This record gives sequence, structure tokens and C-alpha cells, in this order.
Amino acid sequence: MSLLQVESLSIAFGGVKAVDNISFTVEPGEVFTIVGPNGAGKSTIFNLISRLYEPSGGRIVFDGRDITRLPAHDIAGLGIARTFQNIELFDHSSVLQNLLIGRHARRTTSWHEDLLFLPKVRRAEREHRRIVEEVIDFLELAAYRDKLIAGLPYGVRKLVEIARALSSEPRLILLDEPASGLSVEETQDMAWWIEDMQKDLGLTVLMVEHDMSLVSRVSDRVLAVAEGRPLALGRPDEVQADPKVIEAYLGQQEAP
Ligand SMILES: Nc1ncnc2c1ncn2[C@@H]1O[C@H](COP(=O)(O)OP(=O)(O)OP(=O)(O)O)[C@@H](O)[C@H]1O
Repeated sequence: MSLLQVESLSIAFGGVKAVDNISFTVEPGEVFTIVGPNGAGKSTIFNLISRLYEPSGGRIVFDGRDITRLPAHDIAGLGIARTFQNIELFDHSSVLQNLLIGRHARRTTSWHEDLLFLPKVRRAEREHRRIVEEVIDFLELAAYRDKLIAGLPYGVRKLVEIARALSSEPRLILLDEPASGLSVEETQDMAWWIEDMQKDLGLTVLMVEHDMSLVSRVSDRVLAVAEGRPLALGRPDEVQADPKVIEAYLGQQEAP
């Protein structure tokens, strides 16, 4: 069974059909990437899956469960985590604090139990810390654990955002342009992290990305979209060679 099924998904803003009848599936353990020129609807697809936007039509099924109308705050608890194109972290908190906030979706204690600091709460706290420390080790962030986000280099902040998503122990991680703003070397490192997430953690990755070197290297399958509509779906090399894809990018004078 597919981990994620997106069926005939649509949404319009005013007169603009930002996502127009898009369907695809993401299989367990694969890296599936959505590419397309600027304004193609890629981030909107992410916002629909993470339930920030209400679709006007279609269905989203995660692990056999229809999540199309589920509130956004229930999504993380089901095992879907995401990063944002413009990093969304708490700038004046430490890396550790940001990751502990990422555990919020996995809270098993109520606020009044937290207030009384019952043994159950202390046990849960220890478990949150254990998971977060594992993520810090996995992404080699130990040197930054107690540093404030505001003072960190951009590339490290991008990694911390991924760490925060991993802290919620997702089965599916949505990465919105993980390489944007990164140097060539940092983009190569990002490819390693994505491969490690897939191979070592067994994660399923759904990604939006413009950098075709990264896309070709890590993706099992690629969906190209333009003006909200699907253009091509297949292996990275197949999609890059598709005449419809080339034409869509040429319109923007930007090679795929
Ligand atoms: N909240 C919104 N309100 C109005 N229009 C929106 C909104 N979000 C997206 N759009 C429009 O929907 C279309 C698709 O935008 P989207 O951001 O999904 O594209 P994208 O493929 O992610 O682009 P980019 O690669 O530049 O990030 C664009 O025409 C955009 O202006």
C-alpha cells in the first residue's frame, strides 16, 4: 500500500488554479520529488498535504487514512513532519529547545499533569530528551546544541529545521526546497543527509526542490508540474528529458 495517495487534488486562489487536478502516490521508503518552474504550485501542494490549505477538490490519504479534512495540528501526530522554504524556527531559543518543541506532537501528558510535574511527566521528559539527543547525534549537531538559532549560519539553521521535523519521529518528511540558499558543498552534504534519512532511518521523503543535481542524485521518482498541472512522472532522467518539461522551463529561461 502507498504511504501517501494524492487524488485529483485542486485549489484555486481567486481566478488562479494553483493546483489543478494533481494525483500521485508516494511509496514507503522512497524519495519522491516535485519539480517545476516558479509559481507551478509546488509549495501549495505541500500546504494542502500538511493541511494548512483547504482543497477545493480531491483527496489525501496517508497510510490508508483519509486526512483531507483533518486539522493541521493532528497531522504531526500521525507521522507527517515538514520543513519550510523560509526556515521557521524560534530564533531566540536554542537548538535543543527548538527540537524539544518539535516533540510537541508526541506529548502524552496533559497540561495539568505537566504543571504538577508528576513522575509520569518526568518519564515523558526523559523520553523526549532521549529522542532529541538521538536526532542531534544523527545530524551531527552536538556542537550547536545550546546555541541560539539567531546566531547560527544559514546552512546549520536549515539542518536544525530538518532536526526539528525528525524529532517528531515522522514516517513521512516533507522537505520544502532543502537546498535553497546553500553552497555547492552544503548541497552535497544535504544529499548525504537525505540519503541517510532514507537508508538509516527508513524514512519516506517527499521533497520540493529546484537544484536538479540534488534531485537527480537522491530521488527515486520525480513529478514535474507547471501552472498547477502535472507534466511528467518518472525517474529523474526521464522527467528531465521530457519535451513538455523542457518547454515549461524554457518559458522561464531556466534549465531543468
Ligand atoms: N495564499 C495564497 N494566496 C493567493 N495566491 C497564492 C497563495 N499561495 C500560492 N498562490 C499562488 O498559487 C500559485 C502557485 O504558487 P506556489 O507558491 O505553490 O508555487 P511554487 O511552485 O511553490 O513556486 P516557487 O518555486 O516560486 O516557490 C502562484 O500563482 C501563487 O501566486
